[in-house]
Amino acid sequence: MKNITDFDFKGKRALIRVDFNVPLNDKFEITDDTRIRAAIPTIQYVLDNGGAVVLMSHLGRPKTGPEDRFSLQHLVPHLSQVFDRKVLFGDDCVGEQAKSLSANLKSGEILLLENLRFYADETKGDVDFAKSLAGHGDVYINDAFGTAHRAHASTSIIAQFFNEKGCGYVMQAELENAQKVLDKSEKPYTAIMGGAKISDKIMIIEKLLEKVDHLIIGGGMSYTFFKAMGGDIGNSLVEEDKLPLALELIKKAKSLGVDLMLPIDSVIADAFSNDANTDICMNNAIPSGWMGLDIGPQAAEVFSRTVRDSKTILWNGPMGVFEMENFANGTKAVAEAIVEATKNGAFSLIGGGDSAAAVNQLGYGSDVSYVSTGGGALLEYMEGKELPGVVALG
Ligand SMILES: Nc1ncnc2c1ncn2[C@@H]1O[C@H](COP(=O)(O)OP(=O)(O)O)[C@@H](O)[C@H]1O
Ligand SMILES: O=C(OP(=O)(O)O)[C@H](O)COP(=O)(O)O
Repeated sequence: MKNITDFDFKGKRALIRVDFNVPLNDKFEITDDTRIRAAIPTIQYVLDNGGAVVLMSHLGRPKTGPEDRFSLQHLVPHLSQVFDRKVLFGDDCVGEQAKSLSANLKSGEILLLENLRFYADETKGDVDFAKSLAGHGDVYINDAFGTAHRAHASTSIIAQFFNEKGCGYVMQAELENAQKVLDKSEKPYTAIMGGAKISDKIMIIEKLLEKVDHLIIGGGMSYTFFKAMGGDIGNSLVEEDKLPLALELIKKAKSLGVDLMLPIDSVIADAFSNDANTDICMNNAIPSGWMGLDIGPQAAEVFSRTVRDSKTILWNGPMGVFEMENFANGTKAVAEAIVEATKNGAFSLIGGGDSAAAVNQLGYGSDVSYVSTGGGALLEYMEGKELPGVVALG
């Protein structure tokens, strides 16, 4: 696979697929710009080497065409500031106005196209749509690692229309760091899984069991396991259809000799709010009307001890609703243990939008080995799956 330094951008337009799927607040301000900052070196390289840049991305999961809250226009002021120049905006990624802007783009200029997912053809991987997009550039660069597990028009199908195609710095660094863990995971190897996307992640647990020594399961996904074992979980997050799979995973861990660790206790609340009444409770006996929103102090202690003694650490998914101060302690404790282990020589890889946000919010972004811009993409890669966005560049 070629990378960005293999091309001469002088007088050419680089069409760069980035993952600018960033969180916005209700005023459409960016609350975490990690993915934008990550893409700077790739964009800057093209500009410094005499090229023009056309950026394309998705934002969120719009279902029915254009919607203001998913418009990439909201990112233009921030991008203009970051690159210290006016960033042009194509208000329809395949419309006449966008085509005219990209056709007349001069060296040193940046054009951002509107959300690709305003067209269902993007996620369908439509060939004609991909061909229209391809018209915006002379060289195709994919730097959207976070979306590389999707076989979409802009991430994979489009590549066939270019002789010159390759990856950007983000994609390259992500693959190298993930590969480090795949190739040489020094033991003890601990994977920590949490968060809320249970069905997205429960499948990877099975794969991870074949590689890790300890598998810590916290956050929203842990309650599915307790319920599967017959515990009372009150109103905690659960995916009923995954109960048999949870039991199977517990059995598989046992047979492989993997230490599958579930939180002993939880911080429970009587409402999904930072102002709710709270209590500490054993995890198999959560009263009805209450829900587990963070791992409890005992669990935090046990998990931290295991993490501190590990040499390879993979973390995806917070231990609780860390966005609310009263339920952030578990995530904080685990993050601190990861930082300590890293200081003692462990390799720590953190993935997932919310996990990365938690680490950055705590100020630990540079105290871990690598913070990935991908969640699902990283997990699929760690599972051993080929990523369509990478395959297309081959
Ligand atoms: N016990 C819990 N109950 C409900 N939501 C939870 C719980 N623990 C964590 N969460 C939520 O999970 C979300 C992150 O989940 P997820 O998207 O799976 O992680 P990531 O983005 O790191 O892959 C956070 O918004 C967090 O508030
Ligand atoms: O945020 C993303 O993935 P993530 O939630 O797994 O980190 C990517 O932008 C992919 O988005 P998608 O899961 O809507 O295809």
